[in-house]
Amino acid sequence: MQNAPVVTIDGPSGAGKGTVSTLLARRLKWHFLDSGAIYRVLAIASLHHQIDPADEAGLVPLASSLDVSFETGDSGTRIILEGEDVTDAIRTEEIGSVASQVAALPCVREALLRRQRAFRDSPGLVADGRDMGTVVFPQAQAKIFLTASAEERASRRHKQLKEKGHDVSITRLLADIQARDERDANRKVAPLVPAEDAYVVDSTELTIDDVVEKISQFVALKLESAE
Ligand SMILES: Nc1ncnc2c1ncn2[C@@H]1O[C@H](COP(=O)(O)OP(=O)(O)O)[C@@H](O)[C@H]1O
Ligand SMILES: Nc1ccn([C@@H]2O[C@H](COP(=O)(O)OP(=O)(O)O)[C@@H](O)[C@H]2O)c(=O)n1
Repeated sequence: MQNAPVVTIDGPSGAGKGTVSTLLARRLKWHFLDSGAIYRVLAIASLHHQIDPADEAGLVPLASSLDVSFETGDSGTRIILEGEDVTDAIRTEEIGSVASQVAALPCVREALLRRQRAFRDSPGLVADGRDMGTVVFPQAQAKIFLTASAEERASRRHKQLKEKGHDVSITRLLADIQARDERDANRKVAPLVPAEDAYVVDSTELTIDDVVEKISQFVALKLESAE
């Protein structure tokens, strides 16, 4: 349903968007869009098809016809690309970096717009990304910009990767995060900036529960006033 309510959560890598959006969507019993996963899937598809991440003309047809599905079951959402389960493979820092390169190309972003907007359905959608409130869903009922210091985000990513058995150096992670922040914030199209009407939440000193609580209260107020 194209007029279903939308809550957008944008911000830099490691701010907690994915965690908080998932919890909020579960609380509201709404749909969830992980737009970063779409850019990550495109990144892995470009590697499979040997298309250079800077080759805009080569990437647009791939983005337009991307054969990807999100299959939600009891154990979470599995992401299937061209018949292959890429749920875990898209989560590496290397794929995150290629994703931010393909995401800087204007025609690639344009080619993925319709696919992202199709996630809007009743009873509502929680959308997680960089430009959800500024470009993809500018009419969203509630917009949040979730951030944290680069050091805290690198430390969270380090812990998360360690739990998955990858021991990456924290110095390297911080450098990767800063490079990605720089590319995301300075690109010409849909740069990472808070929407004018976004509620900015700095999660550096907050627990996940604190953040979910803060955002839930803001969303409830916004949804009430939109009624
Ligand atoms: N407020 C918080 N305090 C501590 N750790 C957090 C907080 N928010 C998220 N995390 C952890 O940080 C890591 C990155 O969170 P994630 O939701 O993937 O961020 P993003 O989607 O913004 O990149 C996860 O391991 C998550 O559990
Ligand atoms: N709406 C979005 C979502 C992601 N992206 C790009 O895709 C990359 C990967 O997104 P992600 O949300 O999975 O990244 P993390 O925040 O989880 O590290 C980001 O670095 C952005 O460059 C984007 O440009 N626009």
